Amino acid sequence: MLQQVNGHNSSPDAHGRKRLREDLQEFLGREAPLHLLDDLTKVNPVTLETVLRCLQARYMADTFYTNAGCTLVALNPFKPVPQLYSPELMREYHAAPQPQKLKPHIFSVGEQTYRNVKSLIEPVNQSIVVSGESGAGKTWTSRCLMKFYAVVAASPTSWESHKIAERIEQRILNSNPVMEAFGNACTLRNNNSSRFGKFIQLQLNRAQQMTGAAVQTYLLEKTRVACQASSERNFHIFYQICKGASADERLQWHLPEGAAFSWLPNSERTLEEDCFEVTREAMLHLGINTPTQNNIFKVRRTAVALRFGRGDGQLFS
Ligand SMILES: Nc1ncnc2c1ncn2[C@@H]1O[C@H](COP(=O)(O)OP(=O)(O)OP(=O)(O)O)[C@@H](O)[C@H]1O
Repeated sequence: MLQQVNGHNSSPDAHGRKRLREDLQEFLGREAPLHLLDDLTKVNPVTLETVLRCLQARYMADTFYTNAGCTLVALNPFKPVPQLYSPELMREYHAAPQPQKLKPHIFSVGEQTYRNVKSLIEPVNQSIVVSGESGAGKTWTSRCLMKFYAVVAASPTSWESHKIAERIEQRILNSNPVMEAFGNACTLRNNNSSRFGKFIQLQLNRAQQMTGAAVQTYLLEKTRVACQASSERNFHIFYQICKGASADERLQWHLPEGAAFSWLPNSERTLEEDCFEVTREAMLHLGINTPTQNNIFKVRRTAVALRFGRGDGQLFS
């Protein structure tokens, strides 16, 4: 609710409305381009229109991050912007004397949080809340943060500890494809929508090096296994298995080539998330060996679920 505009009380009288309109016009007609406003707290008057116009101008100028005080607003570019996430840029934010003075970026949030842990005499846990509607870019942002910490929170001196740190980083990053295979699905709004909530904990030692991670998941949308809205799909893993299993595995898992399953709609759509190999490789890096993986994939319940969902309602022998 708008309470104050340029120091004037925004009472709904005619005079107040006139002043607000004038302020709005002055703001929108000013010479300084809107896309240069890197903090929404500088937008004045604060109205839905001025905030959206500012974000729109920044989006048009390929500027996808804007501060709003101590909050960062991230716009989904819906296109690859590799230069925005390069290791060089991560190091620049990490090395900056005052990262908050650099352009708004998720790395700036990551670095400030990292420094908050570092600068305290007794380390205190720090949290970053990533929120937004479906498709806004939460998963992407969390992945960026994990990659950022994998780079900045790993600079041990000895070669041996460097190798250990590298293994931990790889494991942390490899948890993403596995979690996404089992917990993400293609929806109307997002081809790779997380159908669960997660709390990711990154653990640092006293030297602020990453020593491990824990992921707690909750509220998995289990009903999706048996019931999907039209134009949506089941969890990625089912399509990965059906599309990527070898002839031997098909035999073991009772999955005939080309069989159609009513619980796996829209399987003719090919998504980059359909790659079984990526999931298997990531599981291997997480320490889940091939026999254990096979046990997971042939889990009776999975097979039974798929079989019951066969178009004609018949079970395979
Ligand atoms: N910063 C970015 N740069 C490039 N592409 C992005 C970025 N953020 C998001 N995307 C694209 O938008 C898609 C949707 O983003 P993401 O899966 O992170 O949304 P989400 O908020 O986690 O959605 P959900 O709540 O449905 O899981 C991504 O698959 C990616 O293609």
